[in-house]
Parts: sequence; C-alpha cells; structure tokens
Amino acid sequence: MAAVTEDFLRKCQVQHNETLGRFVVASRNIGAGETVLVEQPTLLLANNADRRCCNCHRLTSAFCGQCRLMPLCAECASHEARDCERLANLQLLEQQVDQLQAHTEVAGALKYLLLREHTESQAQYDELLQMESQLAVRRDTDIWRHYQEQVIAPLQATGLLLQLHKGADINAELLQRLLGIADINAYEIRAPESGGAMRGIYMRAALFAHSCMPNLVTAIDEQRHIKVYANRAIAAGEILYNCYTNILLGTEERRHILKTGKCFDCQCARCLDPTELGTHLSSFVCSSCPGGYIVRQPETGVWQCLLNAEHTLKAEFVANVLERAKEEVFHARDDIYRLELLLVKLGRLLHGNHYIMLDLKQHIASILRQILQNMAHRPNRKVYERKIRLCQEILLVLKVVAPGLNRLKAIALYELANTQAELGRKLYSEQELNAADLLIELQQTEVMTREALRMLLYEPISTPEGQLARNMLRELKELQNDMKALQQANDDVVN
Ligand SMILES: C[S@@+](CC[C@H](N)C(=O)[O-])C[C@H]1O[C@@H](n2cnc3c(N)ncnc32)[C@H](O)[C@@H]1O
Repeated sequence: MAAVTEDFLRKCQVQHNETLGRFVVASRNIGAGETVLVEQPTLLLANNADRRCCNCHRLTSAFCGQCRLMPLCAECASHEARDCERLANLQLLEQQVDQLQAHTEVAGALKYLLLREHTESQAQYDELLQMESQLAVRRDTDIWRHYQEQVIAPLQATGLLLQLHKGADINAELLQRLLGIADINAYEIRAPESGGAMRGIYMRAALFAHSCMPNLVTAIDEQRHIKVYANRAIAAGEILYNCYTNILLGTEERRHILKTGKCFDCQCARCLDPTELGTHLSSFVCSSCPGGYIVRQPETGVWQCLLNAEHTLKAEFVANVLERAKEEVFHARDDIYRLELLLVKLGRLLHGNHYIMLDLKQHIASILRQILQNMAHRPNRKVYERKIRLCQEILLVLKVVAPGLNRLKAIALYELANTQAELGRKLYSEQELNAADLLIELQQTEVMTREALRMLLYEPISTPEGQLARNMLRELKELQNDMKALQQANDDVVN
C-alpha cells in the first residue's frame, strides 16, 4: 500500500488559517461512509513511561544486544537493521548506555532522530518537522521540564547527539519540537496486550482539525493502518473534523483535555451550548426548582439554573462533587449493586444524562450483558428490561452528539436489539408471548440490527468492530430464519 491512498489527494485539500493552522477541506462532495484516507504510520511510539519492544511493540524491560539502545523483547531477534547498525556504531561507554537505558522516553526521541540519519527517510523527517508542535505554548511548562530532564539532558550528557548526522544542530529546542509534535499529533492506538495503548504518528491524518461534533470516523486496523471515513454526507468546501477526545465526556472535561494536551480552546457549537445541544451531559439538578437544571454559562463560567438564574452553584462545589463521584464510580467498578445505588445517589445531584451517570449506565449495562450471557444465572425478565432501558438512555444521548455513523451508537443499538430479541424468545418459551407477538419483536430487532450493521460496514475487517459487523451479519441471517419459521407457524395457526 502506498503511504497515503489516492483518496486523500482526490477528495481533500489542505488549507491554512490563523485559528486552526493547517486543516483539511473536502474538495468535492463526499458520501456517508466514503473513505477519505488510508495511511500507514510514519512512527509507532510507546506512551510516555512505557517501554515497548521496537519490533513487536509488546511491553518489555530488555534491550537489543547489538545497538543496546532500543528496547527489544526476548522473543524478537532483531529490529530494523539500518537503525540497529547506526546506533551500534556510536561510540558510547557502558555507563553512558546505562544512563540512556534508564530514561525510558529516550527511545522514542531516538526514533525521530533516526529518520534524519538515513537519506531514504530524510524527506519523512522534513515533513514531520512541519507538523504542529505548540512549542511556544509548551515552553517552560511541566511537560517541557519533564522532557528536559528525562530525554534531553541524558542525550546531551552522553554526547550521543554530537555523533549523529549534523549533530551540532540537534539542540534542546529541536528536541522539544520533535517531542511536542508527537504529543500534539499522535493517535492513540491499541497495543498488543489487551487494554493497552500506544501512539501512532500519521502525517496526513494528523492534519484534520478537531470538533466535538466531528464529520469523520477513524479506525485503526491490525496492521496499524488508519482509515478515515465520513460519518455523514459532506459537501465540497466543508472542513473535515475529527474528534480528539472521548465524545461522551462533558464540555469542561473535553476542553480541559484539548487545552492541556493539544493546546487550544475548542469553540465548536457543542462547547458553546451550555446544555450541550439539549443532552445535559454536564448539567446539575437544581435543588430549588422542580425540573430545573444548573448549567455552566460559557461566557461567564457561572453555574446557573435554566429556570431561575439566581440559583447558582460555586465552581469549587461542582469540581468537588465530580471528583468524589469519579472516585466512587471507580471503587464501585464491577459491583452491580453498588453501581445501581450510586446511580440513585448521584441522580439527586446530576442530570440523568450527565457524563458520569452515562459512564455508570455503561458499566451496569456491560455487567448485565455478562449476566445475560451466562444462563446459569437464570436471569429474570427484570434483568432484560433493565438492560434495555439503559441502552435506550445511552442511545438517546448518542443520537444527538454523534448523529451520523458512529461505533458506540452501533454497539449500543446492537445490544438493545439483541436484548429485546432474547427477552422476546424467553417470554415466548414461557408462553407469555404468542408467535405473532414474538414475530413483531423480532421484526423490530431486525430493523435495529440492520441499522447497527449499516454503521459498522465501513470498519476495517480486522478491527474488533469489523469482526462484530461480521458476527452481526451471521446473526441477522439466523434471525431471518427464525422469523420465517415463526411466520410459518403463525400462518399454520391462522389457516
Ligand atoms: C493534530 S494538529 C492538526 C494539524 C495542525 N493544525 C497543523 O497545522 O499541523 C492539532 C493542532 O491543530 C490546531 N487545531 C485543531 N483543531 C482545532 C480547533 N477546533 N480549534 C483550534 N485549533 C485547532 C491546534 O493548534 C492543535 O494543536
């Protein structure tokens, strides 16, 4: 595969303005689901503080026996030969090697620097240097000082830099720039171990601007190729937006992540609307007004009731409640009774759609899924109904903040469809539903499953969502067979 597919060149145009820096615009109409870009990573990096094998990317504490500077796990015999050879040729004393090995983040910086060591990768390095680093904003901040201590000082102290190509040019400023480029532009990608994360630098995919209501979806497959596709129809001239944060966080949290991690203030429609487009993902309950909700006014930062502006909350109180709520959610993890109690308790303070309430609901729904999958638990009707309700509540919010094709929405819809079908079958087997009623239930399941499948069709096959889409297709066929059999049974009864 070419580093960047033709799609990008045919459908996109890179522009520049004061606010966004470089950004991407659709140069022609793009249909929902249409691919905008498929790209290989230029660099794969461990998250700061993780040490990963530079060949297989598993966590490791071992180093390559040849170059001694790149992490290499016991199962991998070698890594990229030209890099290994280049590093092995450096004149370093044992204690200097020890010093470099002791600083985990040095390996990531070396990956950048190695690009400028080889003529074949010089162009990539030059292109990389054009990426946004937010050097001015990050200067003298905590992360700046951290990199100075953990990466720059060891590289300078050991004299390694001076042995590289035009080594005298590699000063602290250049290194901060390279490290900033990784922080500002990298995509989080799945690491080999379950639940682990690492980072990938994709030079074209990094150009998309951010919105909390994006018009793009990104998916990263097993080979770590990124695929970017439209989540809705996009007209020529529209800016293409990705979402750099979790879409189900509240405005203050999303903006905090964007400010501290990516160094900008998001001004999208969702961030500027105190009710978050009516979802109330950040709203508090007003204890004085029945049905009143307290929201943060973006211009003043004041937390005010929508029904009576004199009813306010102090920002410190809000921050305190949220901090304690997050702690309680964390401690209640996996305990469905504690989670349900917490939902009731927090529901007195937070809107039912508040992002912490949604997080709780997602936890409870996933525990219920496990209970329902294990028939030994003999779940009763209430368990099914509870899960159905939770899925519906989560979906209501997702439909607003993620109106187009969206993985989370697809999964929630599939969960809902499945649970409804299971409940229908259970009631039928207990003779509480007749064949005609079950048929109606299954017809609804079919509609929902098709809709969920439609949203996952564009996912690369080797992603978990791509696999889910395959399973859904199989289940849809089984469902259609069941429906035919039921229809037959029903017709026989009627005739
Ligand atoms: C991943 S880079 C995007 C490409 C970058 N604009 C460039 O010129 O290389 C992220 C940076 O783009 C800018 N940016 C992206 N989305 C933005 C937005 N919605 N509002 C303001 N700045 C944004 C910020 O400077 C941010 O640090």
